[in-house]
Amino acid sequence: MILGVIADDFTGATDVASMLVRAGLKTVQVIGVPDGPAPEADAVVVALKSRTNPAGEAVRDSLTALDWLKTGGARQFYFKYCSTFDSTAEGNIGPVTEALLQALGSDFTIACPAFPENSRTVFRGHLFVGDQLLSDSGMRHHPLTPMTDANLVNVLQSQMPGAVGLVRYDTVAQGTAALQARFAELRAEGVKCAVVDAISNDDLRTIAAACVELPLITAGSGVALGLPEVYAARGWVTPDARAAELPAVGGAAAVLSGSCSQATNGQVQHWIDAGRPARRIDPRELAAGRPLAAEALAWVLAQSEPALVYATSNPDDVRAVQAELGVERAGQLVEQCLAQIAHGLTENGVRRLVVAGGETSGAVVQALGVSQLRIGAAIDPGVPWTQVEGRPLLLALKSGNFGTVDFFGKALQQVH
Ligand SMILES: Nc1ncnc2c1ncn2[C@@H]1O[C@H](COP(=O)(O)OP(=O)(O)OP(=O)(O)O)[C@@H](O)[C@H]1O
Ligand SMILES: O=C(O)[C@@H](O)C(=O)CO
Repeated sequence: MILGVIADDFTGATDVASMLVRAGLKTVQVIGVPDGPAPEADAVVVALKSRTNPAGEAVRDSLTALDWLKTGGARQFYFKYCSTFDSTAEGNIGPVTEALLQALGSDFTIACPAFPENSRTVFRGHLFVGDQLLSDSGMRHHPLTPMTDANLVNVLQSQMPGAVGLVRYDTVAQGTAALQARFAELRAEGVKCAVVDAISNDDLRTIAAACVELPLITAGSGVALGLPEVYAARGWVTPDARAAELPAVGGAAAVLSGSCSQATNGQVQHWIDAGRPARRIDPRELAAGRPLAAEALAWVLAQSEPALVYATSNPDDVRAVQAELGVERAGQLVEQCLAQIAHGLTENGVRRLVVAGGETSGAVVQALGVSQLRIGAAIDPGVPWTQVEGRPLLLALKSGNFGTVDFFGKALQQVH
């Protein structure tokens, strides 16, 4: 293994794995830290569910993943977080970065959530989602990690005691050598983590090349797109053009959505507007004890075509539900319900399942007892089909904000 990746959520893990696979790196994704040894691959991605945990737990889980990846022989490590830098007030990006640096005996890394293909760019340390600052985007309403400051230097500095610096676009544009020289300067000044500007895939490639000697990279999935080329140039890997092939599995298909992002709201509406079968889960009814999972499962199985079950709702409704039930309880009720439905569906012949939302995907994957995923071709940037290792079951785990408006239908058309 060359690269060991620690991802803070499940969809984020498939996102970064997809980046590596598309450039021909043999990549395996594991769910949580396995008991056994690391699988044979160029890159192994450990999918954690640590984004919204208390910081201490996130640190502990990340260090356990690091130890396991170290034992597997990884030369470089990558902490993958969200391209919208999703964090709670306590972290977890800062505390996990500090802990990983310390465990690796290193004193410097970068932070770069940029993912230009999905319109996430970083300029002068500020994160943009499309034409809006992060803090003006739909992320300000996120149910678990509302992002209200677009200045990543500030956000990260508030999460870690070590100094946070900035590498401006002007330096990135000058290329790898200039970037490395700037890293050396910042390091000499005692900066532990430098936020790096990036607005294009070329910038991400420059950054990947400049980071090749760093023990740890922290980033969204974007920087990973440049790593296979850098590793191949050093003779560490031989890219494989067939790295993304998956088998056909047959069987029925369904869609489950627990994401409340703007993109997912659009995708759910598009599915409904197309007259396709859809059924809503109301968290208040779940809290009142109504057996919605069993009802929805029976309803999906009775449909003659793929159906959608969704808890997806608009920001006002989500806020109202959270005020009534509490943020955590509302989230858990929905996650458990969708996970239960997923389990019932796969027990009843569903073999292609699209799941929207990172936390939701985490709950579903856990309920299905999935331990390892093979990564297939991307449906949209950052969202590949995956196959549950050793089982005729394909999963598309969609990050909340990703995918075109017709994503659900498009995904189902792509695999058979
Ligand atoms: N109607 C609702 N009211 C309140 N909470 C909801 C509702 N629907 C879903 N949720 C919860 O909101 C959270 C959504 O998080 P999730 O990570 O699944 O989606 P996302 O944040 O859009 O995706 P990603 O993490 O990939 O960006 C989950 O905990 C889910 O259970
Ligand atoms: O980076 C992203 O935006 C996604 O992979 C993700 O982490 C969403 O949960």
